[in-house]
Amino acid sequence: MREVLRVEDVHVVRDGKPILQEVSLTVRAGEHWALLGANGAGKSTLLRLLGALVHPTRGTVEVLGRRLGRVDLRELRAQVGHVDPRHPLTASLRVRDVVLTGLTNSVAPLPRWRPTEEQRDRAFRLIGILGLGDLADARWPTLSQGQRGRTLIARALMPAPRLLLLDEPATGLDLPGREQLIDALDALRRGHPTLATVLVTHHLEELPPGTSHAMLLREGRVLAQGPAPRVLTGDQVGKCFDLLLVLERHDGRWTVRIRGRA
Ligand SMILES: Nc1ncnc2c1ncn2[C@@H]1O[C@H](COP(=O)(O)OP(=O)(O)OP(=O)(O)O)[C@@H](O)[C@H]1O
Repeated sequence: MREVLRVEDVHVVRDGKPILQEVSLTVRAGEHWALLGANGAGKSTLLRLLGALVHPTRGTVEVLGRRLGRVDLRELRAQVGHVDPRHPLTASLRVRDVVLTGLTNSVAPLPRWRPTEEQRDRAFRLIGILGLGDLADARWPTLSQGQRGRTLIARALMPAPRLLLLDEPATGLDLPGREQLIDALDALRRGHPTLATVLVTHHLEELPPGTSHAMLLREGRVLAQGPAPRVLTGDQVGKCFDLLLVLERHDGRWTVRIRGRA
């Protein structure tokens, strides 16, 4: 399968402090990565690199075959779906209009921009896939956190990106909300077999069954990476969080039990 992301020996230093060190990663079309690590491990910083939001201090990052530093970051960014739970929208937009802003890569609709019939149809299709069919006309301030999260995923998918980045998409969701999100992500992956995703989380319980690969980050370094069944073991995830863990997988989903401190 085609490469969507290639990170080679990347270092990120901020205020003289190393935040990422010797990080390498290749993500191919159709792969679904989980990026795990304790608070401050560097997950969001790596996701921001993958989303062409920042440059590495050293090393190379290729997003959709284009090397950061050689291309216009803004243009590249528009081709990557990035779901940020801190989306700065405050206006009272309807769900369908929020989803359409994914095409203009803006928080609010641009003044003279009008979607085509085809674009409107695509927005409704995505709203349906994300389980929001009944809420297409609902307004942003009236949505629950889970409904907002799914709206933002539909928004990120509007330009048909080959890469979708999700930063802790289940934060703040109740159990039904989390399960709806996981179902929606799996439906999405089945419907778009070449889409690649990278999902940042602290909680293994939040990983969709379709998760194919995982990377464990610890203090800015890669502790383990590769196919999910090989990486997501009690031993390795335990090392990542300094805990003794028992990790089990049933019907594609993971559960964790803590046995003590490592
Ligand atoms: N611009 C910056 N300047 C200085 N330090 C920074 C900057 N951005 C991030 N850091 C530091 O880098 C480390 C990694 O941050 P990052 O947000 O990538 O971690 P994370 O794994 O996503 O954490 P969390 O799970 O808490 O969201 C943290 O110690 C953070 O304080």
